[in-house]
Amino acid sequence: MEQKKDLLFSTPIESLGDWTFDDKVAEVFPDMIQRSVPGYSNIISMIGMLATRFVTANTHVYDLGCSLGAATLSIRRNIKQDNCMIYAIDNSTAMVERCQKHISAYKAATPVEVICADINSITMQNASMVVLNFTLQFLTPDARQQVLNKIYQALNPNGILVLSEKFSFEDNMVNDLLFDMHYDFKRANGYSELEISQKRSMLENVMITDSIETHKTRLINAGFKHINTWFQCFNFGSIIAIKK
Ligand SMILES: C[S@@+](CC[C@H](N)C(=O)[O-])C[C@H]1O[C@@H](n2cnc3c(N)ncnc32)[C@H](O)[C@@H]1O
Ligand SMILES: O=C(O)C(=O)C[C@]1(C(=O)O)C=C[C@@H](O)C=C1
Repeated sequence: MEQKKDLLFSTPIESLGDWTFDDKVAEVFPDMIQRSVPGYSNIISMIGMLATRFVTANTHVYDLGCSLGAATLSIRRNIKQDNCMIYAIDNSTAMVERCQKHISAYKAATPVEVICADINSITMQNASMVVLNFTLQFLTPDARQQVLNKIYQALNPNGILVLSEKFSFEDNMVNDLLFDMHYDFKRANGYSELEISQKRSMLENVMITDSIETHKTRLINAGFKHINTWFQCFNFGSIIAIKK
């Protein structure tokens, strides 16, 4: 994947609007997400390992909010079963266009359909694996339960949902510490105070974080009974939910 450096917020921006996944963001996204999300590349590799274990023959995989297709590519490399289909879905045209190029650049047995759509209005079925890798946090809080309900209904028995998110924490001291550690992580990756604060204010109204407890409650409400956090680094992490 291309690795153009993220310098989008390195100079003062006069009027900071709300965050969008536009062309400028899509262009630098691999560098941005790598330098912004602790554990991102581990999560991507391990989604591939989960695909080996959970994706069964003749089923569908859904990568919801696929951006440039990093999780899709990892899954596709690791599927060992025949006649599977991966649907990579995102509502940003800038992301989807680039994603299609990345997917087409490599040959593999499992086909991928890249779709530009809002995950609130898609239909899914016959799924052995669904991935929400840092996507649910961009849906309105009301829409989150609906999407999780739909995923549970679409999953076959023994199917898995991987839900990665930026978390908030109910204990204020822990919350402040883990958010500060994340800012230290960004500084260590070369982001300046200006870059950190401009991006933070753009994300403020758009990316609303939930606690792990809130995520678990929603997953239980959707029908899942087997739920656990499998990865966490500071205030970022990933939960698995398995349908039995
Ligand atoms: C942080 S990125 C996801 C990163 C990606 N999953 C990965 O592993 O590299 C969030 C993505 O969700 C997409 N997104 C946000 N809301 C969406 C929605 N309602 N429907 C579809 N995609 C959405 C954004 O366009 C963006 O590409
Ligand atoms: O919280 C932050 O500072 C982030 O940069 C997080 C985050 C995310 O979790 O999606 C936000 C936007 C970009 O997509 C990359 C990372």
